[in-house]
Amino acid sequence: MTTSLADVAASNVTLRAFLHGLPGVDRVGADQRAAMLGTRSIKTTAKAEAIDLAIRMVDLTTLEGADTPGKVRAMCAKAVRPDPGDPTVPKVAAVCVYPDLVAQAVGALGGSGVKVASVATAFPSGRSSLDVKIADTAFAVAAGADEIDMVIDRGAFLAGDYLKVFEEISAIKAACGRAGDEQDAHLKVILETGELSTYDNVRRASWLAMLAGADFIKTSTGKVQPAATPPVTLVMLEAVRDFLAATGRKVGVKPAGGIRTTKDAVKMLVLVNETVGEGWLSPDWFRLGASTLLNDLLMQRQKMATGRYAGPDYFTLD
Ligand SMILES: O=C[C@H](O)COP(=O)(O)O
Repeated sequence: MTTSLADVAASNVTLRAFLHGLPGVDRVGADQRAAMLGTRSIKTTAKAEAIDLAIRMVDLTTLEGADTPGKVRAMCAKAVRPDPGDPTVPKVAAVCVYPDLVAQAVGALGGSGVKVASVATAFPSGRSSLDVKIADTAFAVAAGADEIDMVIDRGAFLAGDYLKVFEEISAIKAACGRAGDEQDAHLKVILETGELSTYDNVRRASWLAMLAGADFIKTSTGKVQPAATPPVTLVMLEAVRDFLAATGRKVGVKPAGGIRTTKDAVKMLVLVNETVGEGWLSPDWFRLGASTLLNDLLMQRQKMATGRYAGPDYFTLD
């Protein structure tokens, strides 16, 4: 890396030189390492702790055109008290909704400590003008969103217009700001890795997002396959580890899309532990974006406590 980080975004030429100067990802090696870590078994006590940690890391998500205020209120109740019959079950980290439902979520969660995340920037395609994306973000922030999950312009990225992507992320980061002492909304940048074709591109997009100010990098919208695969998550974890070493700034990671089972979630936690270490094993630095994972975590938790499954009907629908 010959370009100083401060000068990287001076032009598309410097940005391109920097991103293409990053070490290439060994695809076979990344696939094998993720597969190998996925076979690790963990002790029963560690598994019980892992389930509770995974619950605390969930961004409980509904992102459907048919979402209603009632559905969001029910999801918020579940976020705060995932199992009404067991007060020892921890709260999830956040709920994730479309911008027009942020106010409903804020009202339903008030004071619970569960954050409200909202997708913005013409989610999921990201195809609109920058003005519209800024307005979309500002609307969600004004409604009380604690976190904004933006999508990058994959068209610009794949066309090699990295500066456009950088400037857009920087502009959305600015739109996450709040006046006075109020805390700014945290920015999660969705790479939509299923559309980026190569692990090299995933590494480049991760660095691009972090250089532009991302607080978190997120794999996917949940609308494109493949979504949060273990090797893609591994590549992104390596990127945040290397970014911290190069800049001193720590960035979080959120795999999202297709994480449905406790086994999937535990595999992710093993990846985190083995790649970036315990410092990321907290909801402040690692989230699991998922619409249907929570019920499986609750079922496995109950199975570990009582020795039997309660059955899917026992828990409210995700
Ligand atoms: O951000 C989270 C994703 O939209 C959830 O995807 P999922 O429905 O596959 O869990």
